[in-house]
Amino acid sequence: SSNRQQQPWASPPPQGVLPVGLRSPLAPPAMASTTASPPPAAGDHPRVLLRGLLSRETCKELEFVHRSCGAAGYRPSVVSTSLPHLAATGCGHLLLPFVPVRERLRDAVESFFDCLFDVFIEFTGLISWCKGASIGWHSDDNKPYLRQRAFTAVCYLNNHGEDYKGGILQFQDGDPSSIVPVAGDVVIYTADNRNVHCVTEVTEGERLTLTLWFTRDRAYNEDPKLLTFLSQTSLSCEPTKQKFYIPMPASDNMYWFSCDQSGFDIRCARVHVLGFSFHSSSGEYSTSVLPTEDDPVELLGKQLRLGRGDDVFDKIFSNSLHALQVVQFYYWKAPELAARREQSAVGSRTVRYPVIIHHSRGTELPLPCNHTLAQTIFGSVNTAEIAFKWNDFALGVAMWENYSEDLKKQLLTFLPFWLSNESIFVVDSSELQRAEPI
Ligand SMILES: O=C(O)CCC(=O)C(=O)O
Ligand SMILES: [Fe+2]
Repeated sequence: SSNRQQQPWASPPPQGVLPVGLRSPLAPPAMASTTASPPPAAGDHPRVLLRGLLSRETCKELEFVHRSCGAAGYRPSVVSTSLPHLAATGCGHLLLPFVPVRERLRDAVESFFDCLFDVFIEFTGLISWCKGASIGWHSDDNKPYLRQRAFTAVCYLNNHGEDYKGGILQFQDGDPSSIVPVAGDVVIYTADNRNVHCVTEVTEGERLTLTLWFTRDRAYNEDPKLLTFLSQTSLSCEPTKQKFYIPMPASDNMYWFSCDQSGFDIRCARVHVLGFSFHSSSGEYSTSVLPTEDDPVELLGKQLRLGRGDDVFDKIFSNSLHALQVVQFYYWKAPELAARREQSAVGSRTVRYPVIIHHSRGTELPLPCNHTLAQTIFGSVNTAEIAFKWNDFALGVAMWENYSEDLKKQLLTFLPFWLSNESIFVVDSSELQRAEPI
């Protein structure tokens, strides 16, 4: 077709050139539940849809990471969370949920494409395709600086129809020709022009994906770069120091989502669509006494509180990203929290968590956020609302602290193994025991 971008043919893998025995037989990992297409050698358009490769829980956890940490994307109407961004914003520990997923996807790629050579991960990122986002016909290696890309894996984290409209992946030739995203499904394909594809416009809601690109060129391996980042940002922290897992915002412009000559701060928008607002950390001062000479957006990097309706929660968060992460964690765990509440209510009737709520007005931070636009972009298509309870929220805060502390401890345990292997991988418990001093 006319708009297809002609690209030089990417050289096919050198079949049978490298000695086999060096690699494990590449047994497909956990692919029992998947429906594989015919073997790749059979097609001119090597690709496969693996159904249900990621569990619902993994999808939810990655969604939590993305909605808490995402920044403005590389294209309009896109929000993205790359691994270097996580490391740079004090969230290196949030790389952990990606580690087993990256391993499974690389195994799936190596096994499906019969790779007899090393395959490295070039890029791992969570991407939101918001209302208006789309991409025309292309192959994933179609720019001079993308030539190193050999394979693509796109994991769908939420559902077409339920969570958003539009956003169908279409291939120009071969089968499957179009993919309607279902949470947990993964499509893998060669990044060359045997798989020219496009994504139709998202017309409503937010389409969430985890996208990985693979390369045969060791120079583009993302692991050594991530490890340098992680050792700079995470090894310097004191595990004994309190709250060493608090996120640190990147520069404010990275959170600015612009759209139709308007826009909003992603952090404000995300809390707003869930019914929260940012309030000053000091209960006394009102909007009129907030420092006017400051750029109000700068307040997002300072201590603040969370409000909801007329209530202000009595906890001071270190910054807006900290508050946002707790809010997103609460929504991830809300069903579990509500179930716990009901169970404890049966047992002891009056279980109370220490929640103090100020009933004060006028302390909402004067932030530049187009709420109507934010609602259009990030508002949920799903109307099923969870009944909000401050007590659940307070328990959520404590659970978030435990969750973060656990991950941070794991990161500090794994990092020496990763650094000595120059690679990020699942460290199994036997390895950890072996390393323990006798
Ligand atoms: O999200 C998808 O389904 C495909 C994305 C894509 O084509 C790309 O990011 O290059
Ligand atoms: Fe693509």
